[in-house]
Amino acid sequence: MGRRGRGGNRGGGRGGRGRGRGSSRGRDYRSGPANYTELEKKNENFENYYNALGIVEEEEREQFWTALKRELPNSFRFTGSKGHALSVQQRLIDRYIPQITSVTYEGQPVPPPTPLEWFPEKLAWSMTTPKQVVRKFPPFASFQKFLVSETSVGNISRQEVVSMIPPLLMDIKPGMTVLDLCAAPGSKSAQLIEMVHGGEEARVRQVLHNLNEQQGRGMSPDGMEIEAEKAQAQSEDDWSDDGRATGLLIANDVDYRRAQMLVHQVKRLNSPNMIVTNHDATLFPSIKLYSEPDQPGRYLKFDRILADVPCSGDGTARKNPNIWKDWIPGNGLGLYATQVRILVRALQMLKVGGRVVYSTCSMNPVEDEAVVASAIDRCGGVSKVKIIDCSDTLPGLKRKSGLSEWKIMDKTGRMWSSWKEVEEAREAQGEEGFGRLTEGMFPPVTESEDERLALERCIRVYPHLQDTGGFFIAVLEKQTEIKARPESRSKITAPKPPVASLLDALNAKIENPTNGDVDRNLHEAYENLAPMRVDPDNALDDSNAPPTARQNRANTPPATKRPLEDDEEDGGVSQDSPTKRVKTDVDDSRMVHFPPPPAAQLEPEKYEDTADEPLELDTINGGQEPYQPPSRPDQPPKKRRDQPHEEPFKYLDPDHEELLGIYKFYEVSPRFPRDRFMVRNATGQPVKAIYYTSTLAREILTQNEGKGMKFVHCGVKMFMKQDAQGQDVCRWRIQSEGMPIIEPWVGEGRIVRLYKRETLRKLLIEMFPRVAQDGWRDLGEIGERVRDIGMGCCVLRVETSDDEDGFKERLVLPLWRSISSLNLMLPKEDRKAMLLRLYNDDSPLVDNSKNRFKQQETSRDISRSSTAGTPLPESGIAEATDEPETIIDKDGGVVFNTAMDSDVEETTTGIGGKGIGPEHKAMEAEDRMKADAQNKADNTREIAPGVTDEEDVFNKGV
Ligand SMILES: C[S@@+](CC[C@H](N)C(=O)[O-])C[C@H]1O[C@@H](n2cnc3c(N)ncnc32)[C@H](O)[C@@H]1O
Repeated sequence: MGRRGRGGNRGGGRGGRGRGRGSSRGRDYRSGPANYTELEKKNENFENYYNALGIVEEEEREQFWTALKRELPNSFRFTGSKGHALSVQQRLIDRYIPQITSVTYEGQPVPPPTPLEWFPEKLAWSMTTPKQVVRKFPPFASFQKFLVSETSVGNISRQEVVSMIPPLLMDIKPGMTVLDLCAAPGSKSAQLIEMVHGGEEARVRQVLHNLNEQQGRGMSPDGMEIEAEKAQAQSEDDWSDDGRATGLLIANDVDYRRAQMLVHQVKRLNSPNMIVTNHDATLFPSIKLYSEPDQPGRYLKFDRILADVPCSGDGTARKNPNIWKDWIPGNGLGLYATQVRILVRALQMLKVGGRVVYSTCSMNPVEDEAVVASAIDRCGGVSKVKIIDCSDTLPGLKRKSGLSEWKIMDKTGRMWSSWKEVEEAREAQGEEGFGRLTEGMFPPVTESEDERLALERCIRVYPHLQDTGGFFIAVLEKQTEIKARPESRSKITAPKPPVASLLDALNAKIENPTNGDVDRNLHEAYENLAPMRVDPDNALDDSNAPPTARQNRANTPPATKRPLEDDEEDGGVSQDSPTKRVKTDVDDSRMVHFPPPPAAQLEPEKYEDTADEPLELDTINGGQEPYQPPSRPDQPPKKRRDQPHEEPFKYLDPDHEELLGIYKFYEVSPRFPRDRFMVRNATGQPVKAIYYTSTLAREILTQNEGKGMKFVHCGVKMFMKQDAQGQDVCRWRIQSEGMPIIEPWVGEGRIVRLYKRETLRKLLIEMFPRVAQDGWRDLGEIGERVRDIGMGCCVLRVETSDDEDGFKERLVLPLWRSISSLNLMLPKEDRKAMLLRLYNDDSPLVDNSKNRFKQQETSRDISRSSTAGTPLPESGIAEATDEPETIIDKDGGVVFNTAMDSDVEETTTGIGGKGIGPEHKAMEAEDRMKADAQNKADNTREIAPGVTDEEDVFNKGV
């Protein structure tokens, strides 16, 4: 409804009117901020090229260009497990949509966000009201608060609408192995990992329910919910690991800094089934799997691969107005060869029957259909790889067919219809000036119907169809094993000119090193040697590229790599071969991936790192990184400032005493696997954090350790070392990230159940409510239980019920019981977001421990035994400040210093509440000051050079 209203405002006349200018009647809000609209949106070559191509019919042309010049709507997606995402979405529908619908801005009704009809469960939304209006206009204040708080805790993800399409076409099923080759900054990876975990929650609960029934125990989890979830759980097919997801996502990016951004994004998803790597996708190494000693090596193949490749990005002109200024035909031409290489590599690593989804945000057929056609051609044609018809998928998504015919504009703006035309011109004029045009860029000429590629099955999304950016997607299916033809025998690179011309140019350079013409000739001669090398110009020549393209291809490794075709022809050089190249292809028949060998589960000792020989890194990074010897258990690797350093991933012995202690304290079911815990330090000992990964992730990390794979991230932080008082208190608390994974398997001895909304509300607002003395009485239904439960970390289960004061959605939260108080171990942001979502309450938080701490400071003569009765100020509670989150519980003698939870562990610096005497108080005060300073530093630490972690609102405190 709102969309139609808006549409009426759109016809003509926008583009010049900024905010505050002209009449408000009939204006489109998105004429928006001056800095956007005032950039001139004109580029003759850009417009001429796509008009000449006829990418849209004549009658739609104006709408197409008008839409491309208009500011892009904002869009977002509800994330997480389906049940959770739906419940957060319901808040939007029930509370905020009615509010927004009643708002008028400059006399016009404000169009509310609308769901995308074609998105599953309608969990994605789009809104045309500009961000700055939502941010600043008072009637939007509470909606804005909702968006900010849910985004900060990861329940909402801002993502461009078209960018949501590729993962939806991948048809990911439980248990699949998925690779995202060009993944940073990670919005599609986030979608993919949700799919890898599809149905997991319901399955695990079903398994537990069955177990409990078998053992004649009470219903936990709730029988009511189980019934509701049964149908969903049964339709899924991944029960092999007690319902836990067994699939895997490897998210990769060539640019280390961007790979770190990717880690930052995906870490929030708390998936043990994900690995982040840092490789050039054109040479993505084959990943070794476990094989019996006398058996041939086994390598991972993928069920699904996303190749969301670097591209010139002209489909993003609505949010990157510089495209209008910077668009030149060479942008697309320069990326074509790299794009083909990435797609061919993807097809090589795919299982037979598997899918590669290839996508770009460019509308240029050279980067789209030509790449698809060239890659299929190199892999042996349509009998090997076919384009899938997805016209029935995502009904409601408006789209256009892929192009079967197109022309190419060269860097001078001249149009070419066919390769023949280029060859004729080259014959007439000589080699000069045709460096970038190659045969593969032109529409394929097929001789028979059997060879037809059906390029029309590719999907083109244009801005005017549903008010989005421009996008291209092709879904490819591998029919049989393939042996990709060497690039030198394909149509991808330009014909090879005489090597002599390069020698001449080199000699001229020696004689005349500073002459610009000589440089240009040398460059041209070098460029024309393209078939012999990985083309650095395509990857690295950013001089003419628009910012999006530059960003896209940042850090693509240089040309000093081996030619790709070596491995493709001979089946690859093994990681174990004397030359120690990272293997990029192997005999297809040896490629399996799942299930992991039973031995992997039963004999974890076989997973010890055995490879500590030197590795010739130059074969994987073009010699850019200096050689670094692999780590030895007794010798932590030296950190170097000028290069990425990753701590090793070391799995713990399942019978490690710390693990045994944890299992005992939390009464963890023996069915919960004990061989998937790892630490990130060279000693392999649990010092500060213990991470959990899936079995397949473990297999990959261990089998490829020291073999040249660049792993950047894996694992969910499950337990954190915690100073605590009391002999029997486990020093490892459950970290909130790991809670959903382990919680179902924790024994009753460490569980506190909560049913009433008011009880939780109190726990969310108040930090450290008192339990000792009679304090427990104020805690209502959970009072007696928390009074009696032993000190340390426990699990708060918020159960559902039909009561008026009951919960409709189940929640599980970590809780800490100290000597005399209690605390939910949640970051403040999470508390605030939950208060807002569950209670529409934005009350300030109150920190009773700070209040008590102040009381103690001013009453030094009050003895330990009497502190329990220390009166609160008149209000009874002290308001929490926004100070850093190191919290000292005076009564419990426990310090949660989670702001120091860096991802990679060092030696622990836990600051403990050591006692109660005056000296200890002084020490604690000093500790607190130190920790505050440390927190300040940590809160803005760089997660990669130039990327600060300020946005990471997670793990900053409990
Ligand atoms: C279009 S962006 C990917 C966007 C991402 N899929 C998302 O949804 O957030 C392209 C990415 O490819 C990366 N890239 C460029 N060349 C690459 C290569 N040769 N191998 C792997 N990644 C590459 C860039 O660093 C960039 O992050």
